[in-house]
Amino acid sequence: MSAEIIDGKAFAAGLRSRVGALAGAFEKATGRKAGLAVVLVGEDPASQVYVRSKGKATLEAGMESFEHRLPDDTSEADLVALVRSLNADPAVDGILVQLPLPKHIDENAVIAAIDPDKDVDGFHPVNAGRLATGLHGFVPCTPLGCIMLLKDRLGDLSGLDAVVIGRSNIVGKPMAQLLLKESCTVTIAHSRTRDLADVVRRADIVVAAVGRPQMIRGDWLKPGATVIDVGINRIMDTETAKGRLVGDVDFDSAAKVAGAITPVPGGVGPMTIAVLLRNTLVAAHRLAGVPLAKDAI
Ligand SMILES: Nc1nc2c(c(=O)[nH]1)N[C@@H](CN(C=O)c1ccc(C(=O)N[C@@H](CCC(=O)O)C(=O)O)cc1)CN2
Repeated sequence: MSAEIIDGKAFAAGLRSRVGALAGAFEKATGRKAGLAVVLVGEDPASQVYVRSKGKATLEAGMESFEHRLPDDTSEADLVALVRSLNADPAVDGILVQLPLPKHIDENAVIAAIDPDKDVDGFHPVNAGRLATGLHGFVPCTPLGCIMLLKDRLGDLSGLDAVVIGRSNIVGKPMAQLLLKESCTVTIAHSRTRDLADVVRRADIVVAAVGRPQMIRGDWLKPGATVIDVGINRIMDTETAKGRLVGDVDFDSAAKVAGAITPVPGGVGPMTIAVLLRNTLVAAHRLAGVPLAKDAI
């Protein structure tokens, strides 16, 4: 068997263009553009790339981009003060603080300072609580992107067995909540799970978000399973002696057994930024009191 490759890059491009069209309609209706503020502290090279991509994608979608780059030694108090000023800024609909933050800053304190109604990352505890209790709120971009890819491929997910490997607040936990909302039977596995291969083998849907390169192998999978690989790990290729990106799934062996699989790169990654634009547009509509059709995006 050879798995279908789930093209996240193409799906994300479609979503971005739908958001762009709706952002134009928002501007016509309100006389202003939806706005996203992105805050970067320090000079982590990967974070710099992601922040640049977010700014570019925001402008391409016809929204306003506000970028705040702060030095590595910025204090937590100064960062929180910036977040509070963005909370109060009517031109800003969405606020995102790029993670990870330098070690001397408490990420939870910074996230807690963001107005939950501008928290387009969906990381604020209020939004986590809304997701857990079925209320409207913002859902973290990567898991929401995974659900979009799954529903596009499988349609109704109801009754399927899903295993999420990883229990982070940013991916694993919200991913499990979203699968539960779709009426899947959900197992959250993690580094202490016993007989992980046996747990994974029961699953119709496997979401790998464990942060260990190529850990999940083809012989762990149920034949025909749909595999969503959230991992982005840079490894050294021994043959070419060059760095390359791999997921948490061993793609070559998994693709022989799975029914469908996301590649790395080009799978889940591009969905993160597309969903961020979607969440920003939703935030803008809510803050402006302009209704957006339920399934518009
Ligand atoms: N505040 C946040 N911080 C971080 C988030 C987040 O959602 N909010 N997620 C990640 C980083 N991230 C966005 O911020 C992100 C990661 C990966 C990609 C992506 O498109 N990856 C490509 C490969 C890119 C490459 O070549 O390096 C892919 O998988 O195809 C986009 C965004 C941590 N921080």
